[in-house]
Amino acid sequence: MIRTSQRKPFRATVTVPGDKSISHRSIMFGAVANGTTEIEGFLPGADCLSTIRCFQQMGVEIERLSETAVRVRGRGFEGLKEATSPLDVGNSGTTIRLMLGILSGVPIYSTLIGDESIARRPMKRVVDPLRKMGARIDGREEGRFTPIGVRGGELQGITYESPVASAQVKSCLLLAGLNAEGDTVVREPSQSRDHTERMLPGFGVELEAKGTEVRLKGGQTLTGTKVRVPGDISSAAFILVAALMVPGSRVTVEHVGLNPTRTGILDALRMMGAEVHTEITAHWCNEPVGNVTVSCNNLHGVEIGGALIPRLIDEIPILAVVATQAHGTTVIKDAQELKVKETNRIATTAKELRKLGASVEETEDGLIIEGGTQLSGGHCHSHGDHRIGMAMAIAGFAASGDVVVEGTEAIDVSFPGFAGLIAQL
Ligand SMILES: O=C(O)C1=C[C@@H](OP(=O)(O)O)[C@@H](O)[C@H](O)C1
Ligand SMILES: C=C(OP(=O)(O)O)C(=O)O
Repeated sequence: MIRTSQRKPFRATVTVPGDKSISHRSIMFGAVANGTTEIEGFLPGADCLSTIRCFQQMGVEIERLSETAVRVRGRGFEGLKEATSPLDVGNSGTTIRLMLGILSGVPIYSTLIGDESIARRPMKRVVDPLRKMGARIDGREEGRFTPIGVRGGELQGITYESPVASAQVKSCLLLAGLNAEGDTVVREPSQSRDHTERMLPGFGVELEAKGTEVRLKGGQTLTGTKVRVPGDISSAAFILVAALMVPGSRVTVEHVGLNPTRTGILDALRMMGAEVHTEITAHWCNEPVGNVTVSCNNLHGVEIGGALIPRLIDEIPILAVVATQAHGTTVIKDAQELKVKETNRIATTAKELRKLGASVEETEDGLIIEGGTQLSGGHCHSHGDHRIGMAMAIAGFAASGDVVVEGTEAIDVSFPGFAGLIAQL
């Protein structure tokens, strides 16, 4: 449980835990690489720990040197051994979808399971194209949902026009493509996060990425490397919004990833009238890293949609929270993907914000929020969704009474230490 209440203006400089997308990929790429991969700044969140456990079950030596330092001793794709029990991805969509790509091209049998939320999330988006490549996959409802079984084997490269802008679909197919015969090309309707394309070359993979198209040749091997993981901008978003909820506040988040495919939230906050200052100070594994400072002005409602959506997809619950404090109406559209996240985030965001007196309407593809509301105290629930739990805790920063959020153990999925950090603000 987390309890928050109205805050006095604050100034703070903080860091946030490592990027979840990059942490998952560092383990997976390291696990199928030849040689040692040393990871620094790893996110010790439940999702990334699920990824570690799955590869350990397949015989990969992975050592936690400290909370945030990990050593992976890969022995190539052929080093993956059949696990004696199902691979449990827990709550992690990234783990299951990227792993399906890897496992489709490796000659072992695997069963993949996860928690109740994973059991509701669609796998057809990766299973269909993987089958086109020749993968042998079956599962509940013909492979639409977990449990899913995959018997890896020979694959053929394909050209795939993805109907959704999804980095999980794109990355899954690229990882399968590494073991396929011929080229694999993935095109998407607008650009999703490009960490896979940025990181694979560091492991010695050659690929061509041009905007919404990525191409790679099959039959490539990976070589272990060093990875330094930046702070997660998706986690930083909660801290940045916390400052915007309390007029007169200012917060800086240091050493955070500023990859432009992830900084849609900063663009959205600027559009709303926030003062957002970014400074790139370094590049770690081909990813821009730096500091972000935000301070509060009068915010106003905006319309958010189109190509901006994939660049801030995980930040929409917290964006909805800040929209309750902006003058005028905020319309979020083209965000139907939210329905297939850990929860239906259109529904859970609206339901929880209404408990605090916000005026929020659900639409087919997003939310309409009437701003300028004095939020009240109330009892909220995460619904087992880390981002909903954190969003509601931050909503309390502008509420007239106490906001109590239940189900906050889910927050460990992506942001261990969240409660302690916000208590210090
Ligand atoms: O590739 C990744 O690391 C992720 C991609 C996104 O999902 P989709 O690919 O389903 O949009 C995002 O929501 C998720 O938190 C992490
Ligand atoms: C959607 C998310 O993650 P995943 O798809 O990996 O479960 C998230 O972290 O918000």
